[in-house]
Amino acid sequence: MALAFDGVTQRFGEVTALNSVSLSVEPGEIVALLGQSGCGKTTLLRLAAGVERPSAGRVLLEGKDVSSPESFVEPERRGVGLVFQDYALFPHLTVLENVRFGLQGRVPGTAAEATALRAIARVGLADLAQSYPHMLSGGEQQRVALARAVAPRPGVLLMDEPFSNLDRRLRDVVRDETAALLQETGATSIIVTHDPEDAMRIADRIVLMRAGEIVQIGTGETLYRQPASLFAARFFCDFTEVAGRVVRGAVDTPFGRFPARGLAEGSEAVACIRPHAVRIVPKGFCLPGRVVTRRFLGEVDHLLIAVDGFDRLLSVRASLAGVLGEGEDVGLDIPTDEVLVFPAGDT
Ligand SMILES: Nc1ncnc2c1ncn2[C@@H]1O[C@H](COP(=O)(O)OP(=O)(O)OP(=O)(O)O)[C@@H](O)[C@H]1O
Repeated sequence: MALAFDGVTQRFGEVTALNSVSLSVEPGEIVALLGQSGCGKTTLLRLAAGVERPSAGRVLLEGKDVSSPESFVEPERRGVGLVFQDYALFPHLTVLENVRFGLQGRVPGTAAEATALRAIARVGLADLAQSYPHMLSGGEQQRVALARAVAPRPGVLLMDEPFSNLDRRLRDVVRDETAALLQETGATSIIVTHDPEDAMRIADRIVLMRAGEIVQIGTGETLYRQPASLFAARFFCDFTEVAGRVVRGAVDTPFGRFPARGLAEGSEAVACIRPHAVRIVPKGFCLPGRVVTRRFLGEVDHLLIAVDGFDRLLSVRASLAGVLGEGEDVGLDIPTDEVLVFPAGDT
């Protein structure tokens, strides 16, 4: 493995930022650390970079112990590239000088210039090599930060919320470009993000964290389709949660009965109905509902639907080409295999 954390714990006074975290990242793999603010993502990244020393446990790079209480390799000797949320470009240096800076002490003078220019061209900024950071847009600054980090060809690239300062449209473009560049360079990469879409679009594997611990590790598809808990499920989808009791292996709800595998008979459970899993059918078929609000979102409509016996509204996304109006009666078809069921309180 390229990078591994072995039982890493990190305490800051009373706060346990990481609690015995173990994780192996394979060479060339892109891993996203995903979780809410304060769950320990950045601390894990800082331990890999060597700007923090663990309270307990080991960090291994290429199988070598670089950060245990007994041995420590300084950040600049780890061969690790860093990209920060605020890009951390030197304002008084040009784009070329910023990227060259990352090569100092690794590549001799003339070769450094050529290497830096190649990295700048690779991120599409050849024309801006002599510009200063304040003359660049946010997206361009992010590309410079990326070029600076990859130019020395680090074995491991660590990125902390690299897209969070970009607006949505630019974010999509820069994220896809970054994914392509990471694939091309083959660098083992760890990306910290709180955005599940970022994680799903860029990472081979996602590590979902909570309160200093790993909740689940898997591909985006696994985490989305087979979340280990209600907490994990909520992270990836804004579904309608419906409480009910388990009776003969299924949870009974106003929307129907949904299989509750492995849950105790008579226990309280939560069924999670994904907005796009619900099919709208003509009234008189399936479960009756009434459209309370309808918002046009472009490719799909977002509907809130009232259903007898449910005191909130069911959230549905469907492409209806404007045929449905508010107040209209409809039928609802909810395929049981699209509904996730968890024990109540499994958060
Ligand atoms: N140097 C420090 N001193 C004291 N507490 C710290 C320090 N660094 C982090 N913490 C605490 O450790 C916990 C984890 O912080 P960390 O920055 O790793 O979380 P995060 O998931 O990256 O959050 P964010 O997305 O907000 O950056 C938090 O409770 C934080 O307040």
